[in-house]
Amino acid sequence: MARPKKRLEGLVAATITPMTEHGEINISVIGQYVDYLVEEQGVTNVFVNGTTGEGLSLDISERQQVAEEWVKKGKNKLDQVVIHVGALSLKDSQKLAQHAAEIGANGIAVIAPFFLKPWNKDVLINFLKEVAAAAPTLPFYYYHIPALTGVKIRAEELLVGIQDKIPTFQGLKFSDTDLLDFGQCVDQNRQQQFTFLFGVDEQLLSALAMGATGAVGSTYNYLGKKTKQMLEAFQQNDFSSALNHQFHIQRFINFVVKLGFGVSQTKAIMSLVSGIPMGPPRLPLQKASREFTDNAKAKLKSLDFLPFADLNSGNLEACD
Ligand SMILES: CC(=O)N[C@H](C=O)[C@@H](O)[C@H](O)[C@H](O)CO
Ligand SMILES: CC(=O)C(=O)O
Repeated sequence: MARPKKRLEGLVAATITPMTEHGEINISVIGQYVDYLVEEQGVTNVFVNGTTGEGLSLDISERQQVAEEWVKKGKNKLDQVVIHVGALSLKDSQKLAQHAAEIGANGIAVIAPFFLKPWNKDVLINFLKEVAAAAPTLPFYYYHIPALTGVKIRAEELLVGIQDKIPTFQGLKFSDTDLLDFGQCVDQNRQQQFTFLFGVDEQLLSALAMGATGAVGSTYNYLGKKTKQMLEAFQQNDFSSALNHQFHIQRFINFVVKLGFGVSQTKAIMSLVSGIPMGPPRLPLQKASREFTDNAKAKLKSLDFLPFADLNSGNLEACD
């Protein structure tokens, strides 16, 4: 049974796919991006080509190039590079899974197909199984994100007996706010040593209390260091400090959510904070507005989330 040498733990940054002003993928900055995550944020795991990475908006060749560059540049720097290989076409998904194995990625993850949808747990497992089988040496994660896929099959039900069908099944990336479902995934699988990665950054502390073993999220790109402080406080049973950290993070996320927050805004914020040009998103997404970026920047400053005031003011290319 394929198992990672080391379990995937702690924070995993859901990577942005950098793009040029003309909308082409810009893999030339990924080396710099790796160094930023490791050195400035202390984040050493990445989740590539997912929601934040606009994975479903890239073509197969672009997804492969991006994945390859993360593995290449992450060598000896990152602990784990997990590639999201979900697609509407089973064939595409299998191609990407096989490619992820060939390039030496540490795992693959798959969302439920979201146009013609699986209507029950068994059908979904059959789909996932066919993808997993294309990369029989790689740990497999199911990426549960019902709000975006529209596939609302409960994760807890999906996990029942899943390793009999998918021997490489390693865990779950749970991007939903249903903590009953999440808690029961953990509770019913205590013997399995599964990896439970939570994906709603503003609620991570609640999920840690429910048994999350790690977290994948967009905000760990630029709030990784801060979130690690929360994880450390939690591990030391200092719940009051952990809660203060979570509230501090929530103040920022709550602020941007009210302005309208998604992948485009994440690209703009990350360009601003890291100084690495992430570029605009691809259609159907639209660039974040200048107004959004100015407001987000002021909030980051007032919450003390910007290491150097105005250092990166030349990097607002992601805005209008
Ligand atoms: C829908 C979506 O993109 N979710 C991200 C990952 O699962 C999160 O990291 C959110 O961006 C974050 O929790 C802010 O709401
Ligand atoms: C946030 C997340 O996990 C993703 O971008 O896929």
